[in-house]
Amino acid sequence: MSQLPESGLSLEDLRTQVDEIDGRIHDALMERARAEAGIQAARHAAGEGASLFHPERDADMMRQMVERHQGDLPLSTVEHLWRDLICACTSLQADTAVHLDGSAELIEMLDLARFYFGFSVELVPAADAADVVGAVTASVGDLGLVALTDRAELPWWRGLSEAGAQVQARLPFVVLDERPADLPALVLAKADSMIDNADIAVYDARWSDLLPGKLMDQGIEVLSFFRSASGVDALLAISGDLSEEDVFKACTDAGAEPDVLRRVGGYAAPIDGDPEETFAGEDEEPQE
Ligand SMILES: O=C(O)C(=O)C[C@]1(C(=O)O)C=C[C@@H](O)C=C1
Repeated sequence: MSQLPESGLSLEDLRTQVDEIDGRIHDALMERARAEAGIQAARHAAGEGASLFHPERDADMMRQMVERHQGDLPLSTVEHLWRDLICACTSLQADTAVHLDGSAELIEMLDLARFYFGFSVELVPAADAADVVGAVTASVGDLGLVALTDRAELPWWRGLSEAGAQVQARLPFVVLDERPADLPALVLAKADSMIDNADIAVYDARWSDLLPGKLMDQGIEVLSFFRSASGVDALLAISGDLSEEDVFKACTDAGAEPDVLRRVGGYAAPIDGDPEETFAGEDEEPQE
């Protein structure tokens, strides 16, 4: 005989409960959309830029979500629902397209784009990362998704600039052991000025020789690099607290002065979404 659930409620009672919860969720979603319209109107009144993408605010919301989250529902499910909701709400204010790096595996790229930007945005295929940079730069408020590979086929980040496309987010933002849509990627977008208050700063660096061997020792992550007969180009990530001079010095201390060092964006530090591991017996009272 099947057992009654812990609550002791019948199937009918539980379905009534679920219907009631769904009603509250739906009411809350509609209320949120109304509040969001108010935010966009306030932004407009304050003369804020046309961009509908606010990665720092997104990051704050996701951090709160990770802290709040409990129970068996996968965190990635909640993350996706929120991403879809945010993008659907902003799409009510303006049409935004997302340009996709065609050099990545198509299914992985589509999964990533739909996971983060939902079904309200138009997805536009681009040949490669350089084309994504060009399309975002030429647009008013479009976004770009570029797959992150250790070794790049072209130094596509040379096309990033203060007035054009910049790196504004790194995906996945919530790092989980097992998660859907886990293609490592960067989100490109335009901003009113260079993003200079992000947790992590991103630089375009070039050396006429080899990549200095001790970048990691200086706290510098090489996101991607491109080697050619004339040297090496690298896309670097380093703490956003450092000045450009500090970063130049860190590169020099790592082995060689870069010939070019340019800030090309920044992003919120990814958060660990896996609950803290507890070991068997850890929570038990010590036995006398
Ligand atoms: O808070 C804002 O400034 C908004 O524009 C609202 C909102 C949201 O839906 O919550 C919209 C898009 C952003 O990426 C982040 C936040």
